[in-house]
Amino acid sequence: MSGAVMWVISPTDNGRSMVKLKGISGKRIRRNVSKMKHLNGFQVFSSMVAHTPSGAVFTRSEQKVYDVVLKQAALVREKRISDLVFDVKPGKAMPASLDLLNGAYDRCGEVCAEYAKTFYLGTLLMTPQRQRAIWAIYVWCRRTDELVDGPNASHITPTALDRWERRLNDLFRGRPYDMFDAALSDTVSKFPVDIQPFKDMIEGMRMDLRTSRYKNFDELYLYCYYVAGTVGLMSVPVMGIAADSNTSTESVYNAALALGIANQLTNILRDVGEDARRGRIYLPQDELGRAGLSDDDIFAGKVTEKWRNFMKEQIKRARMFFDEAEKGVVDLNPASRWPVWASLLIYRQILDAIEDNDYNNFTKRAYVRKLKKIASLPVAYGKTLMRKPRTRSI
Ligand SMILES: CC(C)=CCC/C(C)=C/CC/C(C)=C/CC/C(C)=C/[C@@H]1[C@@H](COP(=O)(O)OP(=O)(O)O)[C@]1(C)CC/C=C(\C)CC/C=C(\C)CCC=C(C)C
Ligand SMILES: [Mn+2]
Repeated sequence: MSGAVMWVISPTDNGRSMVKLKGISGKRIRRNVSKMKHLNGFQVFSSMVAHTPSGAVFTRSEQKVYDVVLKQAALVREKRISDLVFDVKPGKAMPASLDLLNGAYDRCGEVCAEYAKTFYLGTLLMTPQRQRAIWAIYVWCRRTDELVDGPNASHITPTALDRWERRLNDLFRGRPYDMFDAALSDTVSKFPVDIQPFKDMIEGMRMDLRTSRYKNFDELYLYCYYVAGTVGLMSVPVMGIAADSNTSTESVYNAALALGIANQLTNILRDVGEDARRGRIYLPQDELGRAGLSDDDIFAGKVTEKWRNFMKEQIKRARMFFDEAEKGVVDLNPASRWPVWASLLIYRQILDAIEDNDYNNFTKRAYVRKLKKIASLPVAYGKTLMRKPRTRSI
């Protein structure tokens, strides 16, 4: 189980449990643990380990996700000798199929432009190969999300998700079903993109079918990783890491993960009312309880002082994830930074909009005005130019 991190809880002579960490260096574990404490904000280290009746081994959400981060980082680490490594491998396609492939990528671009215009604009600065690869990933993510969020969502069963996963396996083996799959199949054959984050996103959709409540932040964190953190992990191998970045590959992945989590937490805070009307509450139940709030308060949708205070804490935590993400953008390939900065700046402003709505996320949808979005683009561009990659911190 190389690279894996496990909490091994073993009884000691004095009857207390000793926690051993297997798989990665103690130094890295300590850093990771302190980062988790920092990001969770609401949890303490002791709550991260628990005894199982057999006194056995288990992993917590962050550790589970961190395992994936380490695996993804290892996959591209050796390719980081220079920025050139992310250059596209020559295509094996024949001229006729090349036309079809180009058409498929063009369609991915159109879908992306239709659903996420500002983000699409941001991708235009990337090299043509990278931009179309990101579009192909975008379309696959959008289609996956539509399975549980789109017009046919009520017909989606775990079996349908299993079928979608088989299709994913096939496209990774070079056997695409349709032209969108063909574009992604081509992308994953040319960039060091791993199947795991894709599978995990499908797992997030399964979770959505299975549950409509999250006991605590740990459960919610795992969900956020599945549906959004995965996007960060899929994107980094395509966007590329700056040749002059001297930070570790896994810390770039951690930042990408943080951006996905931040976006999803923001999405959840924006959509509280809308989700409640579908019977869903994505907020951690234990934190609601501690704030003196219940599901009924959410269904009633009244903005009270208790609600405002609760929301302030939730917003604070989402901002911490955005701050964590910011640290990594600078390590991306310069041409890929703009769309990331743009999406970070724009999505983060949704949190400001919730505040401006006096925390009424029951009946008022927080959004960023078009003008503010447009104004964010040059700011994002300025940020791509201004900062130099930080130095190695390990
Ligand atoms: C440059 C860039 C931003 C690239 C990402 C492109 C990409 C592949 C996006 C896919 C997004 C998608 C369709 C995800 C499916 C699940 C989903 C819908 C998640 C929510 C997105 C917001 O969408 P929306 O507001 O439309 O949600 P509704 O379905 O309407 O409710 C999410 C909140 C998550 C999106 C997550 C990201 C964009 C993660 C971005 C992280 C990176 C690109 C890594 C950057 C790298 C560093 C080092 C910081
Ligand atoms: Mn959605």
